[in-house]
Amino acid sequence: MTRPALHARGLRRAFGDRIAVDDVSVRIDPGEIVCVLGPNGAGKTTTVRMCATLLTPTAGSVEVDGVDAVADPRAARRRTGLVLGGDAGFYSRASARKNLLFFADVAGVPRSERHGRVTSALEAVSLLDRADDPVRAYSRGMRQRLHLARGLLGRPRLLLLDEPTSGLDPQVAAETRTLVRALADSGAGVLLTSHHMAEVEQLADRIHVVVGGREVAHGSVAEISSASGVGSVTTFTTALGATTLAAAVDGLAGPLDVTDEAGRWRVRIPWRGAAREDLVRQWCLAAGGGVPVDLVTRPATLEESYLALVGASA
Ligand SMILES: Nc1ncnc2c1ncn2[C@@H]1O[C@H](COP(=O)(O)OP(=O)(O)OP(=O)(O)O)[C@@H](O)[C@H]1O
Repeated sequence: MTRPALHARGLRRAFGDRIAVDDVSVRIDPGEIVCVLGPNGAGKTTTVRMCATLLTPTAGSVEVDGVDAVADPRAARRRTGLVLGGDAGFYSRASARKNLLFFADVAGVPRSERHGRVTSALEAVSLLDRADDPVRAYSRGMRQRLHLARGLLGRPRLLLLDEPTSGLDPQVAAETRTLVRALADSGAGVLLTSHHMAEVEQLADRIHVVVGGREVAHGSVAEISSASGVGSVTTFTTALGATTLAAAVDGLAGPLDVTDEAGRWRVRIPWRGAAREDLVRQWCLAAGGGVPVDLVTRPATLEESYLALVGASA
């Protein structure tokens, strides 16, 4: 059996009498990207910090590449690249290369390998041509990539990325996602937090949804959708007011979403079980509105499933 890059079991963390994380378990195999999703204050960063040995769990265990991270945090850290991002974290007057040479020392990279590792980390994030510029001359996106380069210096088995594309423009964010996928493909296990649903849908092999410190669902996008109870979604446009439609689909769908589009109504129905387009057509005919316009049924997006899960747990 493959040795997991990360195996966290039954993680719990209390701050005083407040429980920030309660019984969260995450396994990541080499090459996998696992995402922790949850509203503000759900416990995502606390989970990442426990996996990074920056916080000791109140209960539970963390193994990084087979090393017990609670008993031997130094050995676990040598196998982990932590990317917290943000504008801070570098010496702004020093060049990117000098910064990374310093952090390579901190990460315990052997002296003979420091220059090679720094060059390959800068190359991986496409910053080699700006390596000798001072960090203060870097844009936000370049700094974010430099954070990633710093996380790569120790050739980690596990990469922990806390909101890696937060604040980046769409093009740089897309490049960062491509880089994260490439890092996983080269054998690292990746744990990432993000509030960007399309990003999670694109990158994550598995997702853990955490609300109020507790896991409420985990699995693939399809498994999260089925756990949320929103299997599929039907949308259509009608000239009718949709007030009686809710009664027609009562018990079969979650709350309808009805928006006024210049005198016509755009309706969205999140089905709990199988989609019932037949009921929608019957209702339109019975209410005197003829056939529904632009009637489409599609699988629920991750965002729709997530909102249903978070709403149900609130
Ligand atoms: N050092 C601390 N001392 C006391 N409470 C803390 C500490 N760190 C986190 N918390 C609390 O733990 C809970 C979880 O916080 P955490 O930062 O893990 O959430 P999060 O899911 O990362 O949120 P966000 O999406 O806003 O970053 C919150 O209620 C927070 O106030």
